[in-house]
Amino acid sequence: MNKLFPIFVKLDQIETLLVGGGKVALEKFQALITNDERSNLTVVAREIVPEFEQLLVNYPHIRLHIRPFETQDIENKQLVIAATNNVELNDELRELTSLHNILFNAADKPDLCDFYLGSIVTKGDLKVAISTNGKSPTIAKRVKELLNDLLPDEIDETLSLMSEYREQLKGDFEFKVKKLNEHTKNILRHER
Ligand SMILES: C[C@@]1(CC(=O)O)c2cc3[nH]c(cc4nc(cc5[nH]c(cc(n2)[C@H]1CCC(=O)O)[C@@](C)(CC(=O)O)[C@@H]5CCC(=O)O)C(CC(=O)O)=C4CCC(=O)O)c(CCC(=O)O)c3CC(=O)O
Ligand SMILES: NC(=O)C1=CN([C@@H]2O[C@H](COP(=O)(O)OP(=O)(O)OC[C@H]3O[C@@H](n4cnc5c(N)ncnc54)[C@H](O)[C@@H]3O)[C@@H](O)[C@H]2O)C=CC1
Repeated sequence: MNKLFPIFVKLDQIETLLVGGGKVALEKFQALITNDERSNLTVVAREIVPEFEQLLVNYPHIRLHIRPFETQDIENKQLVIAATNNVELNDELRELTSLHNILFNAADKPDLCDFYLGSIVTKGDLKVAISTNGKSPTIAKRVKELLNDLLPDEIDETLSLMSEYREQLKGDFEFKVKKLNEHTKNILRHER
């Protein structure tokens, strides 16, 4: 059974550190920035692949340090993602982040992770996150593609309309819940 608890994090309100500058670090960067282009992010890498460095030019607010990781890099960070293939560094980061109560992800070491990244389907304000409990990221990617095709693009309009309706509804909490449930009973069926 998958016991992971999914949460949706506001990346513009916390500080994230990404360690590594290879292909996998670039993928993790894209995952972060696609969700929020205003993510507060620092990248530290001994070396960086040219396409990653090039991409970073578009995000001047993101701090890039091309040098080996230093202990003080974790200062004031709430989230650390390592994508380095460096076993000792992973262990060092695991220890440091535990000591400072920082959530940690190591792309190549599920056992060291406090959390995993998921495969993400986005239709405007609707977001679905998929996890396979680390068993098969490739299947997560395939489920994402499936849901992406299945969910109508208009669902975002529906969300906006529902948001307005929700604002307008008068009455106590129970009454509102009843109304909203009645109103949405067949909504996805209508859209398909
Ligand atoms: C545990 C986890 C930790 C974490 O990184 O957070 C993890 C771990 C590992 N991934 C590996 C490999 C691959 N990862 C991908 C892709 C993605 N990986 C992502 C998440 C996760 N990967 C977390 C679990 C998520 C879950 O529960 O399902 C996604 C969903 C999200 C994201 O990264 O943004 C993103 C899909 C993005 C999308 O939707 O498109 C592909 C496919 C591809 O790129 O096409 C491959 C190659 C094929 C294969 O191996 O399956 C390896 C082996 C490395 C090696 O052998 O060298 C490990 C290490 C290990 O398992 O030991
Ligand atoms: N979770 C996932 O989605 C996936 C994970 N992986 C794993 O991710 C790892 C990284 O893969 P690649 O990006 O291809 O490797 P890579 O070798 O291209 O990049 C490693 C990066 O780490 C940096 N680095 C190494 N030591 C450092 C230090 N002390 N301080 C700062 N930076 C340092 C290097 O400069 C380089 O930029 C591999 O172990 C791979 O098995 C691979 C595929 C997918």
